Amino acid sequence: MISAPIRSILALTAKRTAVTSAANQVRIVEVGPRDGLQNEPKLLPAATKIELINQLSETGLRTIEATSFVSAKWVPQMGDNAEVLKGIRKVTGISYPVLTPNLKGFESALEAGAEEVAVFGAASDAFSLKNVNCTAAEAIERFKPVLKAAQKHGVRVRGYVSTVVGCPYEGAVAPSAVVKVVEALYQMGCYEISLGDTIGVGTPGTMRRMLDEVTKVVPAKDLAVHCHDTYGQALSNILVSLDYGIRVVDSSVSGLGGCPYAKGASGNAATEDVVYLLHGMGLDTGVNLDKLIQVGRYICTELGRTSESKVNRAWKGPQARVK
Ligand SMILES: CC(C)(COP(=O)([O-])OP(=O)([O-])OC[C@H]1O[C@@H](n2cnc3c(N)ncnc32)[C@H](O)[C@@H]1OP(=O)([O-])[O-])[C@@H](O)C(=O)NCCC(=O)NCCSC(=O)C[C@@](C)(O)CC(=O)[O-]
Repeated sequence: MISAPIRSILALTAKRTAVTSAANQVRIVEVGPRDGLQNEPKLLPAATKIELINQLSETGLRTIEATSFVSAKWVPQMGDNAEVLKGIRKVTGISYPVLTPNLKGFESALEAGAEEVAVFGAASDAFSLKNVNCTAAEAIERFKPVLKAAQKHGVRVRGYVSTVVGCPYEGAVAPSAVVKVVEALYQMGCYEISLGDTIGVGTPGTMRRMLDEVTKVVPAKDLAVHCHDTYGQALSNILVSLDYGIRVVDSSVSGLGGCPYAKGASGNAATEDVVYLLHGMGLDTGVNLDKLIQVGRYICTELGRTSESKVNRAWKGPQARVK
């Protein structure tokens, strides 16, 4: 029989272990099939996108953004959204969110079987106007009916905020502008807010100034970072976000990606590089890096391009990694 004091010590130890293990776990949101492909000029067949998502589902990733229900006139590559979402093999325990800019997009996504969606706002009006044809504040108004309908249908909603440190049209973005949109999306009911450095201009300095303010209104546990790598700062910026307690990182297999309405922006942080970094730090992502490398090579072959992931290009198998 275990005495009461020992029981309480064991309970405390278990609690500490739980806290430690949560702090050691990072969830990767794989955005390759959506963000990674939306900017590709050559239209890929839906079957290739489905194969990509099915392969990603075998790597240990728990969130794979599948497509977006936007206008095909605006983003032709996403015109096969329903076919892709209906065609993938959905694995239990994996979420396949899709982007929905308005109620029309939400209704189409629901019809195609979406169980999680994401609304996407921006901290700068100029980018918002180019991206979704309305100001940042008007975009928030469009999200209200989406959140209401999502709640009715038990669909989870993630919120994106783009241009959190810089805008391709307005330049530097003030943290106060970011806070306004982050707060609005969070209060509206988004379960997680992803902070997008859309054009990859952020540095650890500008990320810190932004995160200092944002973490005052939303706890780090409900934040994610979405870092493009245009200026080669994505991994450094992700490291900074870990310091703030953020444990959700968006990335794209082989560093594919970019927003069609943010000219010059390169791809996201490559998932292979992010996983290599995190595992090297002793953090757990649940991702099998070797399998992920093969998926990166598959999609790069299909696109006829070289991987943007340095880890993928260097990879000679798990045994070759320097401990
Ligand atoms: C938002 C709209 C639709 C507004 O576009 P609009 O032209 O202002 O819309 P509208 O309401 O005036 O309607 C015009 C037409 O679009 C149709 N329409 C209206 N809504 C939809 C819909 N959901 N799906 C399909 N069709 C739609 C609507 O039915 C109508 O059709 P018509 O009568 O002319 O035949 C448009 O601007 C659009 O599709 N933009 C695409 C934006 C986009 O996908 N950008 C890339 C993703 S965001 C991103 O990459 C950043 C992120 C998330 O990764 C984070 C980061 O890096 O920062």
